Amino acid sequence: MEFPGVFVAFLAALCFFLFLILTFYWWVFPMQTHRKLKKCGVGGPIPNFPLGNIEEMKRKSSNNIQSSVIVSPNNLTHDIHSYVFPFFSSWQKSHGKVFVYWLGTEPFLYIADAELLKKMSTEVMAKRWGKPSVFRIDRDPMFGSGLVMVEGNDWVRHRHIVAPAFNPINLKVMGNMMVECTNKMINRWSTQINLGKPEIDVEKEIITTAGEIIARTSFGMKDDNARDVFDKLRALQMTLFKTNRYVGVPFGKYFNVKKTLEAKKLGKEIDELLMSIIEARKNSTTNNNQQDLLGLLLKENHQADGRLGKTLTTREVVDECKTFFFGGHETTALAITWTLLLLSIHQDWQNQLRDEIKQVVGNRQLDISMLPGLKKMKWVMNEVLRLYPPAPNVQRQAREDIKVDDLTVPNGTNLWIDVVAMHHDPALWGKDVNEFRPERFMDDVNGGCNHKMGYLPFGFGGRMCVGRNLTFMEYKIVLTLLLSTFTFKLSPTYHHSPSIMLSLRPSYGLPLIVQPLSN
Ligand code: HEM
Repeated sequence: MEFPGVFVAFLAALCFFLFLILTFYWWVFPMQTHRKLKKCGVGGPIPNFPLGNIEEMKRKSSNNIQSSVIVSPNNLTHDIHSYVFPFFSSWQKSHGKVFVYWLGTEPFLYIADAELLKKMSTEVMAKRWGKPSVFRIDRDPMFGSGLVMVEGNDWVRHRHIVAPAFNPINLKVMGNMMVECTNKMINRWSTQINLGKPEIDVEKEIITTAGEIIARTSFGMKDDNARDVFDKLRALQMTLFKTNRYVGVPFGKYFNVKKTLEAKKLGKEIDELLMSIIEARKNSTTNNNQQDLLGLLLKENHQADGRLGKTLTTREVVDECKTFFFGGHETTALAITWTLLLLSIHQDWQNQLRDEIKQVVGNRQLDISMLPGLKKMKWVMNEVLRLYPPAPNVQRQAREDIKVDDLTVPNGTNLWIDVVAMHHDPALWGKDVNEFRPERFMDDVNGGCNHKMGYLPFGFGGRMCVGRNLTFMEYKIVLTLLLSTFTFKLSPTYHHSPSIMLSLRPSYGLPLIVQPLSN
């Protein structure tokens, strides 16, 4: 069969036109942004099409993995930036604390400069910040249009309805759920110790417990549907983040079609399950006042309807539930995990916290009203979040040109704020920056950092973490119960190798030798 010449010419023109559009979209426009930043004096490594700087990042990371920081407890280092982000650390040496690097065809403005961040944050209101489109698309099965990803007026509407659910008075009722889940874990550990196996992978255990806590505090874990959601959400996270990623590379997700389809399928199943839980809750006459986050969210949603005429759709409530789960359980679990690592090395602090618990709680049953009295525990938490921030970076996308002194950040620029770098910067913290010294937070919420934007474990500005009160409460409850029951020592099998899998975690878990306190 022969095609008429006109048809072939039309097809060729169409292909050429498509090629032009893609070239502009993938390279010419992003390059324009890069050039504008370069004109303002911002340097950076040279990118290649279509991978940007990804190959170099992978190469630098694999060099590091080969020379993993496997050290004994006595000389374990907290100077982790060059280990977890070897590429950023190396580019900082050549290009300073602000430069451009590329994920595929997407340029990112890297920032580890607290002053620049402060100036930008003064220029831009929370609702005028965007989130990098590449991440919104990539993480859609996890967060959908939940609070982490929404922008503009939609963000204002979501935040208005979600935030009240996290106020300390509302959270109080969740304390008992946290105590129950932690006691379940404690019983498990006691059984294991009685069987003569005192070495416990504390990271794995705490992530499971924090997952149970968030599933229960988010959407009531006791029914089987919710348990199913919890298992699927965890599987989705593993599918998305345990594989090699080519985020920002055109068609990057098709490099691993199997995983992409798996994530899509899991995302759909989770949505359907959550949708049915929410509908059942809405229609139930007995469950409407259930005091979990879903109950509070539905209540706020209902009230907002009267006050402002602004509510969340069921679809949006589904996305918020997923956001609570992903945003809430692993970050908190890692804060507790890294704390147990540091307390197992610093026995003096382990004892100091135990003494404080004795003073504040004594032999009484732990009650939420006692938590504010655990002041040293708060310093320890702040110091752990400084040295090992579970959320190691914060991301934004400019939705307008942002002018700061001589620098113009063009509309559409992605920003990557390197929290680990700033938390380990001696220029901000002084010579003892890599030492564990909780007392630096004794009289100063900023821990003696010489710039208020140098300490960002929960982000900054109006988009700061909405769940931090829940974390403070869970952290103190879990740690109080654990320290009142056990002592912790680092196992000789521990390998210190912090790594990034969305959050900052110990690559090989955290094996600790756990003993009952009375021994
Ligand atoms: C140690 C625990 C936690 C850490 C380190 C952490 C860290 C962060 C960070 C860095 C951000 C980004 C802020 C920004 O863009 O400026 C964030 C946002 C957020 N977090 Fe957390 N988080 C924690 C716990 C939680 C919990 C328990 C929840 C909920 C159950 C939660 C829900 C969220 C949500 C919904 C946002 C988006 C807020 C917005 O954009 O308006 N987080 N968190």
